[in-house]
Amino acid sequence: MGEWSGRRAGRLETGTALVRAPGPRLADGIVTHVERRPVDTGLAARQHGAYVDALRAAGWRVRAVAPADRCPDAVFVEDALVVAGDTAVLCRSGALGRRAELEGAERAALDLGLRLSRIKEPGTLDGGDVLQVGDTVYVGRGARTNEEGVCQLAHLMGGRRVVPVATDGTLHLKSVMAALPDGSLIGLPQHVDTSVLPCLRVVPEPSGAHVVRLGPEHLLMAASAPRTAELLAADGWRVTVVDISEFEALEGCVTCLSVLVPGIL
Ligand SMILES: CN(C)C(=N)NCCC[C@H](N)C(=O)O
Repeated sequence: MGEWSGRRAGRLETGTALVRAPGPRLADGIVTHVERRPVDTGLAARQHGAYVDALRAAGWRVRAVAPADRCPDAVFVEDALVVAGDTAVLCRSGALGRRAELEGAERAALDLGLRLSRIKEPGTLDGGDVLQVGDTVYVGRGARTNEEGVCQLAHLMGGRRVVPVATDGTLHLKSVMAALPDGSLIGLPQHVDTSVLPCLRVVPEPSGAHVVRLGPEHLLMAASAPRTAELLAADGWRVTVVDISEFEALEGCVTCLSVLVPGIL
């Protein structure tokens, strides 16, 4: 784990982070936009441990979602569950092979006392397509999330502004776009319909578009985005960096590995 220091001092924010440890079939995870390469599962387990340590060090209570060992991509727990306020929405992936991941996620949401809703057929929605920024929820419409899924989510978001964003050539909206804690957007404009967005600051490398908001001034980013980390640190953000190369080999990123439930319960 590394640090880039900007001028802002980080404050601890408490909340719960749901994570799911990588399973034995991780190396068989789906790849769509990258060429398959071997995944070192031992290294992946260590990288996941360091990711969890970074969440804890930033003040998050970490809870493990029950394993789904038959599902290679279950470690990307963000795709199974969207949490907004006191509601958890169980997703329905556009990838058939990922639909069996929901059981543990449902249990974890109930254990946190969240109200449970679910996306129903014919809707499809992956959590990786849902980017919440204050009162606005941007939802990527593309390979994994369809129009019906966006509409069902909008209905469950209780009055928040839901903005569908057409995506192209990317797995998820959050593969190419992130929000900083001040609400500003960063990312790769060539993959999203920017006409529905406020300005989108272009990042210099693909994984620079992946940011977890650890705290009001604190970001978690991947080691594969050093130029973006440097830029953001120069802007005053505190940036913690983790190496997640084995998850990136499967088109994962820092956001996919957790669901953050802010301390509102
Ligand atoms: C924001 N991103 C990228 C995610 N939330 N999920 C990544 C899932 C990767 C997995 N191999 C798959 O293809 O489903």
